[in-house]
Amino acid sequence: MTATLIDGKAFAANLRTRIATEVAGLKDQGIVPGLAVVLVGEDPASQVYVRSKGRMTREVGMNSYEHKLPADTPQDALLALIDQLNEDPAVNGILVQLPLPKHMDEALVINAIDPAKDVDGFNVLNVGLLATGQKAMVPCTPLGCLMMLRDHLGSLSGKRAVIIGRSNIVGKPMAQLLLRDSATVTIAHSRTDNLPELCRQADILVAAVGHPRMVQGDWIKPGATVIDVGINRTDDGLVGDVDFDAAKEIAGAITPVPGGVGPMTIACLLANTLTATARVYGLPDPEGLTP
Ligand SMILES: Nc1nc(=O)c2c([nH]1)NC[C@@H]1CN(c3ccc(C(=O)N[C@@H](CCC(=O)O)C(=O)O)cc3)C=[N+]21
Repeated sequence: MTATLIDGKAFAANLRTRIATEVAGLKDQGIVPGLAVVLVGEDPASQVYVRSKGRMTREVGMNSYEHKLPADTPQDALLALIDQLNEDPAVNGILVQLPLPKHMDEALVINAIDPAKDVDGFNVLNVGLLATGQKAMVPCTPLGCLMMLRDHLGSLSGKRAVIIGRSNIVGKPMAQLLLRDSATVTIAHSRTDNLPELCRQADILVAAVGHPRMVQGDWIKPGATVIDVGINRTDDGLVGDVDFDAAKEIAGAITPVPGGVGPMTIACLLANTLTATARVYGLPDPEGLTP
């Protein structure tokens, strides 16, 4: 192995320690941040994530409110719950676990969340604020990726970044964040012509397509920094979108799966909840937790 391993698990643990210190400081002022997580349906993977989010929320000293609704919940009932959480001063962050059951309009539900409590950063207002370089709530996965990239590379200015994946959750906000750091950004996707050749030009390669081991070793520029956002459950366990064993011999640095982007996503959810709390009380943004 020649690449440096970017240890997201350790990075996230460190981030949570810093968050816990900030939370303790707020408690001295009588403020306890609260995160509400809403899960509709019984998807086993989603239940695992929600449980681990709840545990880590409590570990950093925040209040965790979990709302589990049956899969056949009418959309109006979910909207009524969101309204109630929007109005609840004990709730500073609201996360509605995606995907939602097919009978629901995901965009409508997400846009019903108070933008100030939208810790996923999926609400159109936050998307627009990020795109125009204003103070926003920033989606957790790209925020975690940005933190790891800055930590490993320092300045991203002038670097060529290729993002594979154009989702609203990862690809598009990742592009916005990298642009803000003056990287030269290309968003590629499953229909991109000559994808391997394009990837070979990338100093920073972010893989967020959802195809197990799609990115081959010879797609990677020697010395490049590779961020693997993929979480694919296969017969040989959890694997990323990058062929890790091949990539680690060529890349300069790479995130593993598991133990890379995933833990950072949850840590950034807590970071966003802390930021949202600070902002409602008119306090300055916590240091180092926002882009
Ligand atoms: N509104 C919303 N916001 C989300 O942020 C959101 C969501 N919906 N729906 C589902 C996805 C998925 N997601 C993950 C978070 C952490 C890990 C994670 O910590 N993974 C561990 C491994 C966990 C395992 O073993 O399964 C790791 O990569 O090391 C994975 C996936 C957040 N999501």
